[in-house]
Amino acid sequence: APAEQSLLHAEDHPADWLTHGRTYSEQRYSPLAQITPQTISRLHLAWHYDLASNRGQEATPLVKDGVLYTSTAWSRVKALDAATGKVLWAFDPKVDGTYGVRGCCDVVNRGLAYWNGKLYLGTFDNRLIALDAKTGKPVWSVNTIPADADLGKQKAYTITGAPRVAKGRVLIGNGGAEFGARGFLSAYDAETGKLDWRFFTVPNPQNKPDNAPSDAVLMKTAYKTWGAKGAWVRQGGGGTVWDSIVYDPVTDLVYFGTGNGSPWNYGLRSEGKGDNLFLNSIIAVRPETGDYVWHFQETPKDHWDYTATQQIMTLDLPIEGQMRHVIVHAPKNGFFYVLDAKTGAFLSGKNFVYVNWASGLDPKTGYPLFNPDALYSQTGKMFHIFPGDMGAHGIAAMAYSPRTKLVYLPVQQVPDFLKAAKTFEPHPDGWNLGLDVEANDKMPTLKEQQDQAKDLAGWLVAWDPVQQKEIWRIPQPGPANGGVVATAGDLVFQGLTNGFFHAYRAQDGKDLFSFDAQTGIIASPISYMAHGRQYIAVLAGWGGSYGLNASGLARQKTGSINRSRVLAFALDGTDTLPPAVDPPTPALPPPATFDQKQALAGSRQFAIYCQFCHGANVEGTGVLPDLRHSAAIQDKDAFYSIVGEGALSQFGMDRFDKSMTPAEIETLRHFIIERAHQTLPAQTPAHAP
Ligand SMILES: O=C(O)c1cc(C(=O)O)c2c(n1)C(=O)C(=O)c1cc(C(=O)O)[nH]c1-2
Ligand SMILES: [Ca+2]
Repeated sequence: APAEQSLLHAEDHPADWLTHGRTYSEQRYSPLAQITPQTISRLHLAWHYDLASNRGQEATPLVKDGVLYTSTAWSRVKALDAATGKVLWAFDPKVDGTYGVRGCCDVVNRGLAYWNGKLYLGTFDNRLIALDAKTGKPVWSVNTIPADADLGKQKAYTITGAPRVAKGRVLIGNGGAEFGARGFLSAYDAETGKLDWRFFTVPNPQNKPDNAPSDAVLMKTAYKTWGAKGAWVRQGGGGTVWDSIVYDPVTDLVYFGTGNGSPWNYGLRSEGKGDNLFLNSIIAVRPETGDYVWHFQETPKDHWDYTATQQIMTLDLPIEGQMRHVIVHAPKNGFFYVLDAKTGAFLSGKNFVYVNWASGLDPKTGYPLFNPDALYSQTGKMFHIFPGDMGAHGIAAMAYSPRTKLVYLPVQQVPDFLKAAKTFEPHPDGWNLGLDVEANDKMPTLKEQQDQAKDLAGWLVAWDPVQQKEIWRIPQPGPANGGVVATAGDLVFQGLTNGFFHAYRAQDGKDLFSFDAQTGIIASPISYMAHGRQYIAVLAGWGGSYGLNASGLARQKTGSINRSRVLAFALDGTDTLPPAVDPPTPALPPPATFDQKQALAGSRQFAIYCQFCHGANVEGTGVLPDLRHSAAIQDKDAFYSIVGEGALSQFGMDRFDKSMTPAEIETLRHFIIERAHQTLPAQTPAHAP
């Protein structure tokens, strides 16, 4: 089919960006070379397009025949003239605002797929929608969640990832393992939207068949790694396929990465059996049938949210004198893996950042050599873990240049403190990790926070995947930076959370270009050609997991206000951004009083239901309202109408009267007032709304 040919030969369309990682190999390398270290002094903003949203922007746009297609926060879609930024059409799937709380990490969307005149969009409320690429009109729409998945209470599915298309099938998974979810990957007929197959990543809780291609391997191999009881039976086990899905025409296999266990704590999750299949794994299946071919589990005994969902890239590399077709993978756990793409065999693995949960990998099998202290459900003690749950590498795409033979990898350090709960108490509409939430009762002092902040770091690392060795690293102002694109102009482009967009020389990382985007950048750039000019485009807009739940630690002097835009750069560009006007300095905390006992009780409710969006310890990061400044905390009824009854639900603030009693909701108010009194005077000034 012609559609198939165009994606198989995406390499031969240097002007376009036809699929999420540009080609099926997902190397994110553009063969365009107008912009080089020699010409870069002429690089300027060519156009910008303002997005009507103040939530995190993570999409990688697609470009075909002079049109740039992108998804945005809240699963909206824009088609823009790639040379001018003029809007051609827009589509809004109208996701209900109350869905906002069902995702762990902001209402983001990472991109679209294109195939045969249609675009494919996964929505935050789990629809897969085919749009006519010319008009933006829906062609078909399906609900991707099976009928027996209990939505909204114990389990909470969302789609944030980009679909991929292979052999006439649209492939999509979902997120939700922090709440409770059973992961799967579904394949739909690209023309009709009919479900073709669905591969579940963890067993059926009764070890029954699901009438799915995963049945045999789950019942025979995977089930015994879980145990019959354990919290997974109720929670779904996790293993969500929330980001990377790749079709490899060389092996004719589909690879996808699976997420963490649900709940995190395997002592409670699976009766202390930790090597639960297929959590934190790469799985290979046949594109036509979904039949299982191989798997490789990167993080057995997952306790740490060490998802293997990060970008899967295929490469041909000389290994011990022989060319091998391999998968290279840098998951959250901090190790860089090289696997044989056809068999999944472990070829090598090396840590690319400081890790303290394992001392290395078994050189034959790749099985981690665990630090026993990291197995916190077994020790019963708090563990200060590197990397933390954000991972050493998160949603930011990496890129490979065949010219330098290096992988350019956005690396971060955000350590975490983890302590196991003794019993599992699921909270509908809350995160359900099996962790000791009471550890949050003791608020960190300013000094403790400053000590913690010293460990926060981000780097761009150039990694030699053959030698498994770092060639250079550029320190950056902090973690959670955007992804990268590498070009034949020997440049690597990347936006940072502090709101600046950079170009680095591919050979040595020399910083050659910097642009003030006025907001943190967490998305991954692309390069394309329109009317004979090379463009670099990126979505700007602070948010995502770090942007929502990392507390005041994530706030920066620049970048921590969301100004969502599409930015496109070209040689001799003449556009400029309007001056950034910061919101007025927020009012001082209201003179409200609080009761210490109620505040303590409220701290627990806050840790369960609120902190992941509004920031730990009620310290906002700049994306969502900082509740310490909220006028509503002065009035019991006003507060209840928002938190209990959903007065702000259309903006993404769900109602919680089914999760908490009115008395519990009132304890939250006391806690927030207490935090307002105790933290605001001391905190470093930042651009928080
Ligand atoms: O376990 C899951 O189902 C799941 C889903 C998602 C998501 O869909 O965004 C993230 C994560 N986990 C996660 O662990 C994580 O660090 C993360 C970061 C982000 C983001 O968009 O910034 N999403 C997610
Ligand atoms: Ca997760």
